[in-house]
Amino acid sequence: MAEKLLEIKNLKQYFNQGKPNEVRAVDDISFDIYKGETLGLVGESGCGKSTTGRTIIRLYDATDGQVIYDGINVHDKKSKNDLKTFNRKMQMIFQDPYASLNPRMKVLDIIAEGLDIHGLVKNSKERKERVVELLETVGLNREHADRYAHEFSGGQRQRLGIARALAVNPEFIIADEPISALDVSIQAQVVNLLKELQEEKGLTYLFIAHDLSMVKYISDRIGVMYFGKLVELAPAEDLYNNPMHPYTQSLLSAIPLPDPNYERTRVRKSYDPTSHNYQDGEEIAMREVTPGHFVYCSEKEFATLQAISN
Ligand SMILES: Nc1ncnc2c1ncn2[C@@H]1O[C@H](COP(=O)(O)OP(=O)(O)OP(=O)(O)O)[C@@H](O)[C@H]1O
Repeated sequence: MAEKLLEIKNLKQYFNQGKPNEVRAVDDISFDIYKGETLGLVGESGCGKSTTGRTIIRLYDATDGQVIYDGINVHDKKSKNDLKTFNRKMQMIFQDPYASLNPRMKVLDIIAEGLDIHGLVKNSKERKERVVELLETVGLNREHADRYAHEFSGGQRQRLGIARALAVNPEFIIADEPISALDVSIQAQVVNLLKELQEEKGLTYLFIAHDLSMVKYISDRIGVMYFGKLVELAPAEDLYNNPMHPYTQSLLSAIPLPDPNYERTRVRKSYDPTSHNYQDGEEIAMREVTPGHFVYCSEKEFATLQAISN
């Protein structure tokens, strides 16, 4: 079994906590990511995917819970001395490559920023050569170093975003909807580039997206989020062939979710998806129904799902 690289334990991210406009963007989720794998995270707009990624990488302080990366408890003040390492090892690629690239800086300086921050180059010659190497890695070239981000197409900008992330030799990349803003043909190029880089450099990815087919293509395992909860987590093929949570089923069949009280499946008569509560008050949690296939369900449903699956 591959080594566990990232552990998310009971992570919560509430905005405006305790106020009438409180949003439980991430509501007590737990999962692990293993070295070298790609975990896809899907779910409809507003379900908490980006907030999960942003909290993992410490753009937000966690409301509660733990993010443990390679032994570093990243939201714990006691880990202060290890955060520089964490900040280098974990990088993020954003949905809108243009908004995330400073329009006033040349590509050379955008990509070299991380090299400078982490003291990874000795002089300007080495700095330029490293940037050129990175540009070539993502399918661009030396001439591009002296241009500005607005001079590039959407796909090229995303390549710049990837080059910037790679500059500091990361181990783990959170790709937050990296292809959503791109044309379909360009989406495939960027996904293939990410796959190649993973093989070459042994990277680990958290790949956040709406598009299920692309997520299936790139991911080893897929997690499904719904109203801030992780409702299902399974190997990609297994999730597609045997979705067990009604929300995953509705996503895969492209059928809109029915009224919360609708009896969607035999095993979920009492589930209220808007409150994440069972009307009969049963405790619900992520339970492993078949090896590696986790479903957010009650004890009673768990038994039924297991019986159906065997
Ligand atoms: N800074 C913030 N302050 C208050 N609420 C926020 C903030 N950021 C996100 N939210 C809310 O948290 C919830 C989750 O948002 P998030 O962006 O994580 O969802 P998402 O699944 O990534 O959506 P999308 O696919 O549209 O990017 C939403 O209800 C959103 O409005």
